Amino acid sequence: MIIRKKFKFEGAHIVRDCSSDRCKKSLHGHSYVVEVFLSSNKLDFGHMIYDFGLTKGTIKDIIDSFDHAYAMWDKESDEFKTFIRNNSERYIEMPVSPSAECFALTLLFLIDKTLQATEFKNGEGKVSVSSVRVHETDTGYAEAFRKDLDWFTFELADVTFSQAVKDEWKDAEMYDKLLMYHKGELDAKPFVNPQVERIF
Ligand SMILES: Nc1nc2c(c(=O)[nH]1)N=C([C@H](O)[C@H](O)COP(=O)(O)OP(=O)(O)OP(=O)(O)O)CN2
Repeated sequence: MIIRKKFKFEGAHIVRDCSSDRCKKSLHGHSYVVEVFLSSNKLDFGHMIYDFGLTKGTIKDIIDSFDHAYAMWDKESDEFKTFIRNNSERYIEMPVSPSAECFALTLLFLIDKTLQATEFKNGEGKVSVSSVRVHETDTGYAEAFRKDLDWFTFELADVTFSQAVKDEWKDAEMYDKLLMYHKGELDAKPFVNPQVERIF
């Protein structure tokens, strides 16, 4: 069984080296719609795959990082990167070009790492992200599936968020904790879902 939760962000980018002139030569933005599809092998105590409300914590903060932010490929020139860093508070530096495809892959990768670092508290099964669909416009979207991570070789440390982005997270240390957990430097999972008082 699969559930789907929708998120939105307003983001800016340039997609270098693509065929569309407007897209590769000019900074522009989109109202992105992100659909996150989660699956599991069983229902939790509330008879859900994963409570939609729980996606509004770390997962939402990861996606919302891209809101009113410039998504920048780290291959950009030093001059361009310095300009963005000095003139725009909210930006993310990524090891891939910010196409719809790479947004979908990056978000799938980050949400997967986040779920692995989350302690579930309501009898959930093996909850995992099965795909992420990123709508760049009304007419075009890209969807990344878990198997696509095979040709996606970057590490968590390769994605960096500006301080202004981090400052708006519920926990400004969230990404550091994620990095530490996946490096084996934390004994316990850093993200703990709320305890649920059950009637049945
Ligand atoms: N496979 C992809 N193709 C394109 C991407 C992409 O991420 N993946 N991105 C772009 C541009 O960012 C562009 O802004 C969107 O292109 P397009 O769909 O052509 O936008 P339009 O609004 O012009 O499309 P309509 O057909 O008018 O809806 C380009 N390609």
